[in-house]
Amino acid sequence: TSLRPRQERPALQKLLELLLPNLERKDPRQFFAWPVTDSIAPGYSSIITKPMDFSTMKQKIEDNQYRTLQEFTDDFVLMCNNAMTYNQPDTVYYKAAKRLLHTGLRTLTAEKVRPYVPTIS
Ligand SMILES: CC(=O)c1cc(-c2ccccn2)c2ncccn12
Repeated sequence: TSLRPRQERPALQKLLELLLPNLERKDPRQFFAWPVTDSIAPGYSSIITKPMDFSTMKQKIEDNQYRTLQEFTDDFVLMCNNAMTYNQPDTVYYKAAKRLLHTGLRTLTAEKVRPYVPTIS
């Protein structure tokens, strides 16, 4: 529950520290490794209101900012959807995001991952 003090969620933090590299390996060209800058993507910060990338997700894990697996999954989906919003469908970035979204969600929703998540968040 949200009343639970932060330090009492080691199981979730350890799970996320295991899941993140698994997801990052699905992005071998590291398109999603770092925040997208306006210099590499003109107008990006005007179009994408909630940017997200793997380095930010890693920092949020270390800062204990994820209370549930769902919050972590939501950031992953946001990151992929941002790329499919800014980039046109015929670009490498859009195609990489679409593939990453589907293969990543398969990992995050796998039966073997679910038992490690406490039923109460
Ligand atoms: C994720 C994304 O939208 C993205 C990553 C990159 C990117 C990521 C690493 C190196 C070079 N480009 C990018 N470049 C242009 C337009 C969009 N992007």
